[in-house]
Amino acid sequence: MSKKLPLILNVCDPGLTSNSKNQTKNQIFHNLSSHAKTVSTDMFNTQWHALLGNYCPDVVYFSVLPSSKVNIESLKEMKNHYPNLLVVFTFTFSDETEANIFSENILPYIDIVTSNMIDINALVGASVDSKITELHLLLKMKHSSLSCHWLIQDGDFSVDTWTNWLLDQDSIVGFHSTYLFSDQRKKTGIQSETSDGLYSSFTCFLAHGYDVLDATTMAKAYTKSAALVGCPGWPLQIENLPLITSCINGDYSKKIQMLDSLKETGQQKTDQSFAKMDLDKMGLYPVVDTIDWLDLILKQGVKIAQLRIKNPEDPYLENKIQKAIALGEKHNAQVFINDYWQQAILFGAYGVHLGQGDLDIADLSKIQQAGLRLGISTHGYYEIARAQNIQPSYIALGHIFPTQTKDMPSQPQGLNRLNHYARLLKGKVPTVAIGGISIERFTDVAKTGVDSVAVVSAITKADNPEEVTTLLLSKFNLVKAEQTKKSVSI
Ligand SMILES: Cc1ncc(COP(=O)(O)OP(=O)(O)O)c(N)n1
Ligand SMILES: Cc1nc(C(=O)O)sc1CCOP(=O)(O)O
Ligand SMILES: [Mg+2]
Repeated sequence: MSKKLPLILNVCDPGLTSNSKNQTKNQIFHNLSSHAKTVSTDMFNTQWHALLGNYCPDVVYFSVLPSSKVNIESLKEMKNHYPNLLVVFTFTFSDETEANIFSENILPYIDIVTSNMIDINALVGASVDSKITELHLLLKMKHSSLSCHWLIQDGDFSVDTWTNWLLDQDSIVGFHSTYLFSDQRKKTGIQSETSDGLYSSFTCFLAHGYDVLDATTMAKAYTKSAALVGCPGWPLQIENLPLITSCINGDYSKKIQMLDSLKETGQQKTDQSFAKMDLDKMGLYPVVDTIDWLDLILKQGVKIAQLRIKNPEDPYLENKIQKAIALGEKHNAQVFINDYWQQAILFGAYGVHLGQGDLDIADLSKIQQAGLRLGISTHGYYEIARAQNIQPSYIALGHIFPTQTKDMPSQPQGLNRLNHYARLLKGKVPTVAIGGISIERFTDVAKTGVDSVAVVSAITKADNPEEVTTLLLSKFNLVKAEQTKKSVSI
C-alpha cells in the first residue's frame, strides 16, 4: 500500500500563485515528497471551509505580501475548527500600522512565524545591530508574541554564514550554515531566494510530522545542498546539517556571550573528536543496571554493554562502576558507564554515555582529554546535528518503538526514520538504535544498517536471559554477514 503524501495548503497573494517564486516552491514540495494545493488569499478568505473540508492539509502556509488582506475572521474560524492544524505565516514588515494589525489580530492564530531579521527588528522597534538575546527580550515584552515559534532568517554575506534563529517563550536556538554563493548570485538578491527555499522546505518537513527543531535542522540541510548542488532530494549528507547553539527552556543569562557572538563570528565546529570505537565489537548492546547482569551478558560473548544505574544515591555506586570497568577489561569488551562521567574518568572506564541534557553540564573536554569514548543519545535530526558537532564515538538513535523501561517525552521514531538516520550517518559516526526493541523486532532494526542494537527489557525481562542473549548475538551476526555479502557482490 502506498503511503499518503503530506498535504500543504499554500496560500499566496493573487497574482503570485503562478509566478516563478511559486514554481520554485512547488519544485521544493515535489522534491520533498509533499503535495501542495496553491490558492490565492481571496480564495482562502471565501472558501477556506470547502478547501479544508475535502481533505484536511497537514500545514497551511501563508506566504503573502504586507499589503495582503488575509481575512482575520476566516483565520480565526479555521483555527477554532481545526485547533491541531499547523499554520505557518511569513511576516514581512511594511509599516507600523500593518505590524500592529499582524501582532494583535493575526498572530494569535499562527503556530510559526517565518521572517527575516530586518523585519522583526522593525516590528519590535529594535535597532538593526541588535543581538539575538535583546531581540528575544523585546519580542517577549511585545504582546503575547512569543506564544508561537519564530523562525528568523539572518545572514552575513561577508562571511557566507547563514543563520536562522528559532525562538519561543523560553528558548533561543541558533542554526548556522556556512557555504559560498557565487558573486553573481549574491548580486541578484539570493537572500530572499534562500529564505523562500528555507521556509518552503521547513513547511514540508513539518507536514511530514517533524517537530519545529527537526524541521528547521532539515530545512537548513536542504537549502545548503540546494545552494551547492542545485536541486536536491531528501537531505542525506551529514556535512549539510547546521551547527547548533542553543538555550532551551531555561535561563540563558550564562549563555548570552555564546548565543550573541555567533552572529558576528559564526560557530566553529569543535576540533576535538572523541576516541574511536572498535567497530568489530559493536553489535548487540545490552544496557543493564547491575553487576550481575553485566557479568551474565559478557559471559555470553557480548562485546559492547552499558552500566545504567539511575540512583545517584546508591551507596555502592563507585564500587559498582569499578567492577563494571574490571569486567569489561576481563572480557575484552567495550563497557560504557551511563551518566557518571567524573567517576568514569577517575576509574578509567572505556567510555561514557550521556543524554542531551547532560551535554550542557558535563565537562566534555575533560572526558575527551582523558581518552574515554563518548556515546550521545539523540531523538531526531536536531539532536543528531547537535551531537555530530561534538564528534562523539557513537550516536544513539532512540526511541525506535514505544518502551516501558523509561518515560520518554519524545515520540517513537519508527523504522522509516531510523533508516534515514542510519543512511545519513553511515561511515561518518557509529550508530546505536535503542528503545522498545524486542526479540521479534531485532532483525528489522539490525537491517537498517546501524552498528549496534541496544536492548534492556528484551534481555532483563526474558525467561531465559542467557539463551536470549546468544540468540540476539547470532541474529545480529546473520544480518551483518548478509550485508557484507551484498556489499562485496555490488
Ligand atoms: C545506548 C543508549 N542510548 C540511549 C540512552 C539514554 O541515555 P540518556 O538520554 O542519558 O537517558 P538515561 O539512560 O540516563 O535515562 C542510553 N542510556 N544508552
Ligand atoms: C534507556 C533508554 N534510552 C532510550 C532513548 O531513546 O534514549 S530508550 C531507553 C530504554 C530502552 O529500553 P527497552 O529496550 O526495554 O525498551
Ligand atoms: Mg543519562
